[in-house]
Amino acid sequence: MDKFNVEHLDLYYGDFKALKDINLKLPANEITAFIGPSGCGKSTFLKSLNRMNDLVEGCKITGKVTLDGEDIYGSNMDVNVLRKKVGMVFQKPNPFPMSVYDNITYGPRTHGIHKKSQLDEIVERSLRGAAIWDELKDRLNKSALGLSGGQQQRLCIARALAVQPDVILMDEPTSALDPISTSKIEDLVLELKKDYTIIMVTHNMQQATRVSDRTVFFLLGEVIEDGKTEELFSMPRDKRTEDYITGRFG
Ligand SMILES: Nc1ncnc2c1ncn2[C@@H]1O[C@H](COP(=O)(O)OP(=O)(O)OP(=O)(O)O)[C@@H](O)[C@H]1O
Repeated sequence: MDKFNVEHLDLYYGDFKALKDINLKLPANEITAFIGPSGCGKSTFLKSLNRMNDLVEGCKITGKVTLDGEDIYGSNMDVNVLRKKVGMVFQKPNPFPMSVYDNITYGPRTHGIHKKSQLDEIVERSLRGAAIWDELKDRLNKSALGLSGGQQQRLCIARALAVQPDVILMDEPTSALDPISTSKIEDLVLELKKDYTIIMVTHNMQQATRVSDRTVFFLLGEVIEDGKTEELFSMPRDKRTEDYITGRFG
């Protein structure tokens, strides 16, 4: 089943057309990787899936994006509900300057959960979900800013899990991390696939081959090729994909 269906999506920043006629189906409970040279529109596309681009002045969108069949740009869509369903993890770990516990409970409290026992349960479930409970269970009241970069990123993943999303968007989630932390996040992403749909931008093509089921290659705001990761990397259909993955340009 497809989680997202994107049809004829165009996105403008003022007069600049950053996304051009994007047509994609993103399957549920799979990991889709987005690759492509810097500035080709990967992050812009990711942010069009939870309407983060609404926050950018002068940004205009045409076309249709549905999530579970519902038009996310339709007049009935509640953006807060959408962003609860479609969580996001950024390139640079960005814990809030507060305790581990408060980071995780921030979202649930915003959504009206205030009972201590419920919040405690969410904290444990989310930290376990992000494979960091054992490391942090005795540090719940310590500042999140004192954690290592890798721990901070897993905390940010736990924070995204705390509001029980369906989809997790990840924008280069390991590019600021060392190889050991990167490998832990990759293992975690593979584990999360059982319960979530994951859409991940990565500059690291080995990472795309290690974790993703499907890969989409973007160039200059367009989708050039989209397919099973194994096939796209072993038998690219488009010469531009082949040039990119073999390092001949980009
Ligand atoms: N807020 C904005 N206002 C105007 N132009 C923007 C804005 N955000 C991005 N752009 C432009 O849109 C294009 C796509 O940018 P985007 O960040 O989506 O690319 P990307 O493929 O994610 O790049 P990178 O891999 O370097 O992160 C670029 O030309 C960029 O300069």
